[in-house]
Amino acid sequence: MTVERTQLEGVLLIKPEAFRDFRGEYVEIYNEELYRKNGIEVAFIQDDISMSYKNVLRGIHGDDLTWKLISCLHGEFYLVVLNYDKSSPDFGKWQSFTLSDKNRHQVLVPPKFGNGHFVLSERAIFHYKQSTYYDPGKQFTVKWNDPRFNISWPVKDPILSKRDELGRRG
Ligand SMILES: Cc1cn([C@H]2C[C@H](O)[C@@H](COP(=O)(O)OP(=O)(O)O[C@H]3O[C@H](C)C(=O)[C@H](O)[C@H]3O)O2)c(=O)[nH]c1=O
Repeated sequence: MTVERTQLEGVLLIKPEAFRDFRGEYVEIYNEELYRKNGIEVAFIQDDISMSYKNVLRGIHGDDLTWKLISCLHGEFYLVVLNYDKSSPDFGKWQSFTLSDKNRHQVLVPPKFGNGHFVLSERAIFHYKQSTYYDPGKQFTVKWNDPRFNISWPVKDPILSKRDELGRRG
């Protein structure tokens, strides 16, 4: 595996090793000892997946406590990670990544960063390990096209939940 720093302080791009043969492929998408040795010393306690159809955009969501290790189990999506730490000089800085079941890339997202993903394939399965238990009341929501951040997306009119359309819950 390789672990690379990104343009965002604390956000890492991880490239696990994929073992391919005539049957298909095998990938370790998490191994506590190996990931700790590579500087990922987060105690993950919950795994989630969401399956989304083409043109769905989920996010931008985050909170002040949770670390997330994001993988793409099936298909392909465009992922945006945004520094939403209002006390940070890098507040509003963002970076995009394309994760797929071909490149098997992963992204480590620290607390106070938001993430949003837009599905490029017919279907995509978004997986993440997280370091806290789900608490919707603690999450923040940022509109995918918030004019403050000028985020580039490969879409003009994505499919959104009501929350993501409003940029807030309720
Ligand atoms: C996040 C989460 C959701 N749920 C249930 C609660 C809702 O009835 C349903 C859909 O939840 P939500 O509409 O918040 O899902 P997304 O809009 O995809 O948002 C989630 O996925 C984006 C990409 C994030 O990174 C956020 O962490 C998370 O908010 O799943 C749970 O039971 N456990 C959970 O940890």
